[in-house]
Amino acid sequence: MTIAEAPIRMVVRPDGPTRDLEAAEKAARALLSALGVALDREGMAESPGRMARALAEMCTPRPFDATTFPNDRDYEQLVIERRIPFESLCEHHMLPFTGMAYVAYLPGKRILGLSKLARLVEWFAHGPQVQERLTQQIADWLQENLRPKGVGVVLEAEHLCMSLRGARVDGAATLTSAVHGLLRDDARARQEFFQLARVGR
Ligand SMILES: Nc1nc2c(ncn2[C@@H]2O[C@H](COP(=O)(O)OP(=O)(O)OP(=O)(O)O)[C@@H](O)[C@H]2O)c(=O)[nH]1
Ligand SMILES: [Zn+2]
Repeated sequence: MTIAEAPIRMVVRPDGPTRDLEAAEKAARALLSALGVALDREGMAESPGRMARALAEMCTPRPFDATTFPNDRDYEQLVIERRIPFESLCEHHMLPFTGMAYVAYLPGKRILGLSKLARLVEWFAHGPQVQERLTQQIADWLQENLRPKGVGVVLEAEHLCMSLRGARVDGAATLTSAVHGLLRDDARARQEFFQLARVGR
């Protein structure tokens, strides 16, 4: 059964390994010690546990019901949710990348509860990611499950692994996009999407 027929309940990420917070805390302690960070101050005694729980939180998406409704008046223009804030973890350095998502679809038989676009972004953002894959996963999920006439997704993000260290390009923005259906094949629909999305403004 697809979302086009009924709301579905999304459950934990199928490829996610089981997590072991005790082992994670031990490993965080070992990592900090190996880096020469002294943990014998009162303020840091509990830090390995906090570090483990914080990372676990950032790797655990919240399940949600992707509620849909019939498109009973045949609404046939774009639905766009602009400037959805998101946080993810760059899978190369495990440092955050954060930014804004712009998600749009051209409705078919059903429309999606608006908040679900934001929840969908959060769902795929949680856990180690690269921005390109994250962008495509959001677009692919909508196309495959909602079966709209088109989908457009743009992500604009700053990668801390590029701004706080390494290349040190503070403020540089990475933009990625994914389009499906009419937003891929029809130049006017695509242009309208990018015009209405007003990325960066
Ligand atoms: N394509 C892509 N690359 C990313 C993303 N996040 C981080 N990276 C890049 O992953 C690359 C990893 O390169 P490496 O040379 O193995 O790592 P590094 O020595 O830490 O590289 P520097 O960051 O240049 O110091 C870097 O160029 C990062 O900027 C992402 O979402 N997509
Ligand atoms: Zn990185």
